[in-house]
Amino acid sequence: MLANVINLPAQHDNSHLFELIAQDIETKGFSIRPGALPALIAESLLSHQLSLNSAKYQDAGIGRGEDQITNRFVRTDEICWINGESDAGKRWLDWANELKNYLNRRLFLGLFSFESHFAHYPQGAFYKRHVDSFKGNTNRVLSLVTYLNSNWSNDDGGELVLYQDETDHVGTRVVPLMGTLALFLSEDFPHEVLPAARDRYSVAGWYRVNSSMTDRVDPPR
Ligand SMILES: O=C(O)CCC(=O)C(=O)O
Ligand SMILES: [Fe+2]
Repeated sequence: MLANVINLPAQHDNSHLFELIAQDIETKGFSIRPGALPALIAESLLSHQLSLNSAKYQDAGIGRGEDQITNRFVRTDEICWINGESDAGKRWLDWANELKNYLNRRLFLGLFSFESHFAHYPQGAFYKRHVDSFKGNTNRVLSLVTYLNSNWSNDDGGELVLYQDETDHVGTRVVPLMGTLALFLSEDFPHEVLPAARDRYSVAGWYRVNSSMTDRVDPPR
C-alpha cells in the first residue's frame, strides 16, 4: 500500500491556493492573486486563445439569454465561450470545478455551475463600469477572471478596476498579467476594464447557483 502511495506521480496540489482564496472571500468579498493560476493551465489557455480565428468570436453582449444586446458604448471586447472541447478548455474547467467544490465546502456558497469565455480586448477596447449580477436576480454569485498577458507594462492600460460599492470611485487596480486571478462576489463589486493600449487576452467566468427551480427555464448564459 505504502509503496503505491509513494509511486503516485506528483499531483499539482491546489489546496493551499484555494484556502487563500477562501480566506480572502470570507474577509473581503474578493481575492486578487498575482500569477496564481498553475502555469500549465495559463499557458495552454493562451496558446488555445491565440489559435482561435476571428470567426470563432462574437461581439460581447449585455444582459442574458434572449434579452442580450450588443452595446458598443458599454463594452467593445469580443468573446468565445469555453465548452470543454479543447484540452485547454478541459483543464481550465476541471480546475474551476475543483475550486468550486472547495469553496462550497469551506464557505457554503452553494455554487452549482460555472460558465466562462475567452475575451479579447483589441487595442482601445474597454468595458465600462458594471456589476455582473443584479440583486434579486440571483444567478451569478462569484466572478472569476484570469489574465493571459506576459510583459504587460504600466503604459498598456487595460487594468481591471474593482470598486468596493457604488460610492467608491477610486477602486483597486488589477494589472492583467499572465496567471493573475481576480475573484469577487458578483452582486457586490462594480468594476470596469480600462481601455487597453494593446491586445489584451483573458478568461472571464461566473459561478452560479441553481435557479432553475423557478417557473421559467434559466438560460445557461
Ligand atoms: O477582464 C476583466 O478584467 C473583467 C471582465 C468583466 O468584467 C466581465 O467580462 O464581466
Ligand atoms: Fe464584469
